[in-house]
Amino acid sequence: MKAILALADGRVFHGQSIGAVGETFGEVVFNTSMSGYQEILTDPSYHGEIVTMTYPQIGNYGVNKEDVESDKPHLAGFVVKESCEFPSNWRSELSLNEYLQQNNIVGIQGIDTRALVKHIRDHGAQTGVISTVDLDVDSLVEKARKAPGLVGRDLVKEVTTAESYTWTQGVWDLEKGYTELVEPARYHVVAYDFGIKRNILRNLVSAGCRVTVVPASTSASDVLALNPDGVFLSNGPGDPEPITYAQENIRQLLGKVPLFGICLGHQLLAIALGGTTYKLKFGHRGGNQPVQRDENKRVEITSQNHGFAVDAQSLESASAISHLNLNDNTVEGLCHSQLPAFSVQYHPEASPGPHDAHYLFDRFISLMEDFKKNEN
Ligand SMILES: NC(=O)CC[C@H](N)C(=O)O
Repeated sequence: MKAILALADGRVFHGQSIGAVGETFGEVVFNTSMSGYQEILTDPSYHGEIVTMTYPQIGNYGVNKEDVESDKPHLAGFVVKESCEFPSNWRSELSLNEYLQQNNIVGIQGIDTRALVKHIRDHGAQTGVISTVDLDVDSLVEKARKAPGLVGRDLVKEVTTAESYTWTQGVWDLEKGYTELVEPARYHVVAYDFGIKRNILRNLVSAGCRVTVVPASTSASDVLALNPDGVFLSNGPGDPEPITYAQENIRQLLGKVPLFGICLGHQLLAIALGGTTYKLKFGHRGGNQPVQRDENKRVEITSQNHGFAVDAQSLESASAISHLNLNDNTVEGLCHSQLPAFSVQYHPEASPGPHDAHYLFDRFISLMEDFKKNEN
């Protein structure tokens, strides 16, 4: 079946349908990871985005029930050069195409993804539409132009949990599968769910934490009433600026409890500290972004997925920039000089990607430990 991808600036790609039949809108972005497509599909941070994979064949190791970052795929649409029809892996249960169909995700294959990525790099990420039902190019470009962009929208409320819950699953072990929390847990962490990835929760559990996940709008006083040793600020979709309720809650928590933020959580912490964010031309999405840690000048290769960034000029001196992206010198991490709060723009939990930055979970543990000691 035919499918068309049309961008708001008029660029059009003709290909074949994969996944569900229908029409979908979103910001068209690209991810350079060679594997990990299942984790990318189920990362709630991609809500509202049509994701293009630059690796030419996607789906070759199939899909299973375990490698998921949330309960379902969240992205708005999926673009690949070639979707593999015959996956080969002992853990595979479904093909990529079947998985997309079952989860009602509209996708397109057979287009020149290199040309699409070059176009996005030159002209910027922008709204697009994939359709299998309307094949009129002019009508599709018009629809893409009229569709809402990411800026100014609260997408967090569309992906956050409705109820709080306790998380006890730890990281994956090749022999045992997912591990479980070893009781008694050393720390209690309350995690704000702005669109949280499960591998962050698993890493917290494996570091010795019992985790209570709470809805994005939970007040600071309700969080403190749970008596946490630390509060985690999660990743999540869209623009951080309109998420004012989270910024206010973070402001109230600052100094009262150790804080650790990842990605959207980092951006929200920066805003709570008086900073501002802006939209990058085409974002950082992939598993090979070089980041330099100011403390020891060491470089770590990181997993990233973000379209917005913290403006370095907007930060007060109290919130020191702890990490920088070596490709474009954008802010990749913050560390408050007096208060127990730090954050990174990238993903130490990988899933998918390298594990160079795993030490950040240990840093959160030390911060909670020191805070506890100073309190007593
Ligand atoms: N992974 C994330 O948390 C992404 C943060 C934010 N939505 C951005 O695109 O910049």
